[in-house]
Amino acid sequence: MTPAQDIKPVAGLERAVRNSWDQNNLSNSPTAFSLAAQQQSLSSSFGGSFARRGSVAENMKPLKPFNTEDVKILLLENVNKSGQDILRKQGYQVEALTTSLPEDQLIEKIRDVQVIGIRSKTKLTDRVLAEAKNLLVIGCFCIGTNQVDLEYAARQGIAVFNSPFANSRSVAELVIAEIITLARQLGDRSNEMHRGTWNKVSAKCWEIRGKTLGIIGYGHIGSQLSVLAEAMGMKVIYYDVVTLMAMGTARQVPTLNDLLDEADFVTLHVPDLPETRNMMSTAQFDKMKHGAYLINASRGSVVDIPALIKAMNAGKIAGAALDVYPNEPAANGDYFNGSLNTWGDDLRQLHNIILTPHIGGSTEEAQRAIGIEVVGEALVRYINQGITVGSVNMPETQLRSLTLEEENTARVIYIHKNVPGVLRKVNEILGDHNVDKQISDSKGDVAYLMADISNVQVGEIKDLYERLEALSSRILTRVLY
Ligand SMILES: NC(=O)C1=CN([C@@H]2O[C@H](COP(=O)(O)OP(=O)(O)OC[C@H]3O[C@@H](n4cnc5c(N)ncnc54)[C@H](O)[C@@H]3O)[C@@H](O)[C@H]2O)C=CC1
Ligand SMILES: O=C(O)CCC(=O)C(=O)O
Repeated sequence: MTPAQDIKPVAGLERAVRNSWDQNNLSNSPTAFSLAAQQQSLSSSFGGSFARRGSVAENMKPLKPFNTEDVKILLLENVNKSGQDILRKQGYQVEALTTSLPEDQLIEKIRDVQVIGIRSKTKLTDRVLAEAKNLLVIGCFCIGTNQVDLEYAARQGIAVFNSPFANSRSVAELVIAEIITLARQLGDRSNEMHRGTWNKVSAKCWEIRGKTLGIIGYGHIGSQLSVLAEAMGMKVIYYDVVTLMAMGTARQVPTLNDLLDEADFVTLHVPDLPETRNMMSTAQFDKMKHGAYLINASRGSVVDIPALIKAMNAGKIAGAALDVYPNEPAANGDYFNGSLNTWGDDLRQLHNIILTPHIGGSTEEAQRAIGIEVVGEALVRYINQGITVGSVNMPETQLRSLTLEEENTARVIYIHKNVPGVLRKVNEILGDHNVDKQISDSKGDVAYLMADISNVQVGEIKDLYERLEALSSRILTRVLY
């Protein structure tokens, strides 16, 4: 398709289709084929999970919605270079910062970008997202998405993607290390040696063989941990709100109390939900075995930390490992003190407690895999093709890729309110062309429609776009070609 030189971008449409019909047709761009090439290389180096999200047609026509150099991407919290490299190869403008940002600075920056990449610290609240007028998509370079107001984002037409399991193994390995470290009081012994004290003791130091590990939340991380723990001779029980297949000889128990009654080590692997807030508090610590241990590498909201401090001071809990906290600093530095969390100083005084700065998923392997997965499988495909498979807040939709032969075919993406009568009106507009294929799905208040329409001349795209935008149901319109 040769773009009409006379059609100019319409002011204020940046978030939707800016440059869809602009003069630099991206099919002619030097990076035009890089997506296909990138995806092919990803599918061989990262085969399993890429295949899960769809395969790449060899003859795929690159659909690029913008002049690539106009796409602005802000990456916060030290997103791995693997992801940054893919984005830069696409030709996008990428600004990568190592830290999160305070809300006022975040608002300033987010106004300008089409894509933002974050990890667990950046809070994308409704207040922040209301200012994100150009934003199309959010990439969470982690598992948890509780830091984003997912429903608000969807109602603004902003898709959110994460990496559902690329760091699970790293978390599971950390927990294994912590179980032995707690059982042998290694943190205390090491601290003493650093202070010059030789303290050779065996009292209340244990092997982990034959002990019972209680896993709360038997999802990706919990089940991976189950396998590792059994391999080291532990008995594994787990509690989950869903009935799940046991790995090895692990056993699901019907209630949380059943787990607390039996487990020598209790470890939490649940998401941050209203039901999981403070799910370990005074009553639960009372229920645990005397001298049991607690590990939390899920979210800081899940454990009532003042109650834990009391239980440890009373000798009920013999040790704990915490990787996550209700308040976590936005950057590295001397911030973990009483002014960040009121109980911070009391926590640091305890014996046999391992405190780590939210590093469960912080390994080279995990961060590299997350970078590739979120960028290659989610962000680039969403920006360039509108595919929502893997999105955590939009209905998951996919159309097979257009081929190079389908020259005058455009892909229309229409994100709209999920109300009656929309499809009829949209199809009246699309019906002036040949609708080759179409898919529509909804999630809550928001619906997502994708249609490939053929025999479209570039001069017609603007009209098509404006008619879709004029519908009262419209949240966001994009036309890719
Ligand atoms: N410390 C770190 O660096 C990391 C922390 N995480 C945290 O770990 C959490 C778990 O991760 P995954 O295993 O990948 O999640 P997942 O979604 O695979 O598994 C979570 C499990 O918890 C269960 N669950 C939900 N509510 C529950 C409740 N009230 N009681 C019992 N079980 C409940 C679910 O049914 C599910 O089986 C994430 O949501 C994230 O917050 C994840 C990665 C790294
Ligand atoms: O590595 C991070 O920044 C966050 C890890 C995490 O908590 C997650 O993946 O949910």
